[in-house]
Amino acid sequence: MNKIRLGTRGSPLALVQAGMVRDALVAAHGIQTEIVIIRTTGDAVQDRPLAEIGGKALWTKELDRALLCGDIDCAVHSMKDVETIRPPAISIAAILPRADVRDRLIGAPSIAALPHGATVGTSSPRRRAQLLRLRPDLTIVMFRGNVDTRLAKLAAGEADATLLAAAGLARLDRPDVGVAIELDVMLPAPAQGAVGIEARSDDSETRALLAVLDDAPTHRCVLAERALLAALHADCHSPVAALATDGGAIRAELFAEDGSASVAGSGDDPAALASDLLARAPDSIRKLFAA
Ligand SMILES: NCc1[nH]cc(CCC(=O)O)c1CC(=O)O
Repeated sequence: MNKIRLGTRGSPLALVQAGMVRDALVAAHGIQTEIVIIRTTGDAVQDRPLAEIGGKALWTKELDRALLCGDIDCAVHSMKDVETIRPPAISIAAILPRADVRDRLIGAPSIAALPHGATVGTSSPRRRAQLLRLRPDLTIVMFRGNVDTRLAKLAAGEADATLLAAAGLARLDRPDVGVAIELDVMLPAPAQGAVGIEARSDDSETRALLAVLDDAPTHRCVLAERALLAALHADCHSPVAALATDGGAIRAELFAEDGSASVAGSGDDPAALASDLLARAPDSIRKLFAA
């Protein structure tokens, strides 16, 4: 193989992440790379809640298709946007070292400091539920679009504050925007802060080239967090927060959609933790995770 084609979405963040993979491949192998931008349904529809436009696989479907039909050799993803259940013909070939996993609050010095009844822009069911759990007085307004779009909406006064992943802000050279929310206040989305590269399962040549980029501790943590999602029958639109550490411990919290209830726990085994959480969850939460 003399050139590797990297498929990516076209958002500024996706392009930076694809550039990170390209740079790592060039450094490791001196191999030629070509970045191929694939437009996804999620990119095309910016003005409606994700659940309304079919919900599932909005960011990955077109990349999967391009990968499976051989238009690209691998696909670069924010792992938190990758569907829980993947086609057997596609494998995670490598996960880059994880960045700061936390969310950042932009618009106020802390969640507690938001004025009574403040509006917070987010389209994430997890962030919405976590915010309402802490501050039932808040009004959550839909904020979609890429990081710059959301910051522009905030600047235009469409909300008093918003939450964004620290990892994305840092990759877009805005590491100091807002304040980090500590993990004991708000756990992140499963796989937040991790960039993964998928390849065709039967393409051993590409998989071997990519394996060199893999960060084993990050890979183990992301797989543990994804195993928890699988055991919960959950996906990236579910109100679930989870974080594994390299020691093997997973911390997780499930929320009712309106933040009226939550259940938290920790453990080493994703399936056992999922059962434990669901066993202790009220109906308002358990109904969201029905098989
Ligand atoms: N759903 C959008 C998305 N997917 C990944 C990131 C951030 C980068 C990462 O978590 O690796 C973001 C933006 C955000 O949540 O602020």
